Amino acid sequence: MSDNQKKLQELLQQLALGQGPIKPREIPEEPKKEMKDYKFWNTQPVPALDTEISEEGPIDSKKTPDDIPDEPLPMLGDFEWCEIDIQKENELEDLFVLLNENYVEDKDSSFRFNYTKEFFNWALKSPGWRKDWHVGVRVKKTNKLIAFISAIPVNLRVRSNEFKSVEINFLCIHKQLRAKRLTPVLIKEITRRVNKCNIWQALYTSGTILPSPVSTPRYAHRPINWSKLYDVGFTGCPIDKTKADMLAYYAVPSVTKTAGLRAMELRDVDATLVLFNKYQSRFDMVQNFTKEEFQHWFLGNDEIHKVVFSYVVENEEGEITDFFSFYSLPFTILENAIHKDLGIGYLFYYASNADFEYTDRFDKEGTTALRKRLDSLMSDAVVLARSHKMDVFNALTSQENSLFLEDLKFGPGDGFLNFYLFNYKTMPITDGLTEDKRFDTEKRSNVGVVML
Ligand SMILES: CCCCCCCCCCCCCC(=O)SCCNC(=O)CCNC(=O)[C@H](O)C(C)(C)COP(=O)(O)OP(=O)(O)OC[C@H]1O[C@@H](n2cnc3c(N)ncnc32)[C@H](O)[C@@H]1OP(=O)(O)O
Repeated sequence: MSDNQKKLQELLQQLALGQGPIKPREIPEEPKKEMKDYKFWNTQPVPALDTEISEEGPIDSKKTPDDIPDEPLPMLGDFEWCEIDIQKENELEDLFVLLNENYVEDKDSSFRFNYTKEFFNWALKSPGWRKDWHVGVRVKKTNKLIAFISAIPVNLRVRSNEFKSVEINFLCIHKQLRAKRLTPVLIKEITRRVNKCNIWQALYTSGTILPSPVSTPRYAHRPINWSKLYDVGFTGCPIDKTKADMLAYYAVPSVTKTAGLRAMELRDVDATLVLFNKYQSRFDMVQNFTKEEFQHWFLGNDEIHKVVFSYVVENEEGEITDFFSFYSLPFTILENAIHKDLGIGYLFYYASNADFEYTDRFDKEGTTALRKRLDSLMSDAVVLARSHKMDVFNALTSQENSLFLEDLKFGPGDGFLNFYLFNYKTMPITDGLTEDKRFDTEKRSNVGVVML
């Protein structure tokens, strides 16, 4: 493996993207930190590792917003709290620089997430967003942004309980300020701000093991532009195969095949939301979308282009029978003579009525019907992702994804994504994986929420 290939592989592993291996392989077990060593998490309302949960619900439910301090937590000497106004060009720029240079570790800065203004308008300005939930820390003297954490409001359902919550994302600390216990301060401050709004639960994901994962699906990757992925070191060529073999194996059809498939439009929102809600009811952990949220997340607006791509299938009677979406978060490749960027597509939400006539989600016939439809829809999603310049298509083993991943040549990646709930204990939720971490086409997953 070349140095460049190795470096990219390391980087992609940190991003939980893996290198898109062709065959499942052994996953090294992460050395387990003991509960007593989680000095911060030990003090938070989260279940301890390996505790069995018999009753689901909030852990600490005694507080009211009046019990919560009005003032921010004290910040360490040379630093100060700030809010990032992403409507302002210069503040958005500060956030790009922080995340681009520190969100992923790449010593030589050869590869970077190509975060765009559009991406943040989409990810951080969903309905109900608040500027004071875009929390930064700056160096007092220089005004340099050195840390960030964000929250957006969401309505969650975990099994039969619905509650107001937030999603926490984009936690980042400048590389030179790591291991200084700044993370607990950021988390406590965002918690304070969210609690002040009478919200007591949060959903977040991380590649790191913390107390305690609710579910841990695995990443899977479907190469689209195999030769480019090979050139930049995203994937290798198995010894017993030629490049031509690989190109043939990963060839993507030139046109979509599902009859009635078209881009989703504003006029589709009502019908698609009805279909979507019905479909999502099968899962144990979902985000419930209002119409306004649905429109934001799947259609964007004038400020959001080329970030999210949504499609519907309309049958001859004019009914919306299926829907799928994916989003784009490309890499910039620096210092590569041939390739300047790597297009990365992520499967987002989808729905289909293919098995609606079966009341049992696991009915054999219903499953066959759904699998067949998802194979067709997701194969089209890959075709469309390619038309939007995506070189690889990523999905987790959450939702019903395990049904189609192998059929459509997604390879299991090295990355796993842990889902966490703050101040809410729940029994484990299936992750779409068998004991030996292969795609589980039988039990599938009960995670119906997708985090960016
Ligand atoms: C009701 C509302 C509630 C709202 C809040 C809900 C909770 C939200 C939780 C946040 C969800 C974020 C979702 C995302 O955005 S996940 C993405 C996280 N970001 C990155 O991976 C970017 C690159 N890395 C970094 O910037 C730093 O390495 C980070 C910031 C990750 C840690 O910086 P650093 O390495 O300098 O550490 P420290 O000395 O400051 O602090 C050490 C303590 O921090 C605990 N730690 C380490 N990593 C994470 C992590 N990813 N989530 C939660 N805790 C984490 C660690 O176990 C230790 O605690 P304990 O072991 O002693 O107990």
